[in-house]
Amino acid sequence: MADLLLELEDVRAGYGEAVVLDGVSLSLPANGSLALLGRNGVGKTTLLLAAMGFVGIMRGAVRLGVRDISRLAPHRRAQAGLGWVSQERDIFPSLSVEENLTVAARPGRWDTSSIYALFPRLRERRGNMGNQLSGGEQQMLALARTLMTNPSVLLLDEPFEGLAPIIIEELTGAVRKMIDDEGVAIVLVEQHAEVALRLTRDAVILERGMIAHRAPSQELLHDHATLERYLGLKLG
Ligand SMILES: Nc1ncnc2c1ncn2[C@@H]1O[C@H](COP(=O)(O)OP(=O)(O)OP(=O)(O)O)[C@@H](O)[C@H]1O
Repeated sequence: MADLLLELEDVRAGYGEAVVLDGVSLSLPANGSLALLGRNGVGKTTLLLAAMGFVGIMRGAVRLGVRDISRLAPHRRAQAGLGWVSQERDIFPSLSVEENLTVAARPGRWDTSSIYALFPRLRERRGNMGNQLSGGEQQMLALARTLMTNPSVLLLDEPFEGLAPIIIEELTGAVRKMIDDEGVAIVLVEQHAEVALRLTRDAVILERGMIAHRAPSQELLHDHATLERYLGLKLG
């Protein structure tokens, strides 16, 4: 069990009385990358929210390394090393790109120069205000801001949602470098299953709040029957 970074064990979580996730266990090793797939409403975002502490768990445990973080508030989990990129593109609209980055900074491998090397477009835009950026640039900045906190694990919730194909290509290029060259550990929730599977090493498919399938991403990419069964994808 060496080097397990993030672990969810037998997690039950939901909203009020409603149970959305039940008996979910998964783990992410150091340098791991996990695609979290499933149809709309199966609980993917809820799983990330439960890991981050925005949704409380009714049963089970969330661990970061050897530390049980199940009872920690979200900001404490962030301090402990969980990085969260929500669907909301969390940036400060009236701060410049550079200010957005520097206010998030915590010591570590990621600083403005390594971020600008990963996202040359943000370097070009460093003096622009957050609200002057396109949707794709805002998404890059939201991701870059979280990297600036130097997290040990990055949780990404549908980062490519609603973006033009050309921007998706640019962003996936950066995420690929992050994973392959920099060894950033990530959990990636994504509707674009093919994109997610090409980026990650491992994948799980959620169905009705439970894990229905686990496989290496490359294997799942070619398992058309499973992709069609759980995701309704017709490939090949
Ligand atoms: N704040 C909330 N209060 C009550 N129920 C919620 C809340 N947020 C989500 N749900 C419900 O929880 C279930 C799982 O939602 P969740 O957003 O986790 O799914 P998802 O797999 O991420 O779907 P999508 O791809 O549509 O984002 C859904 O039935 C949804 O209606």
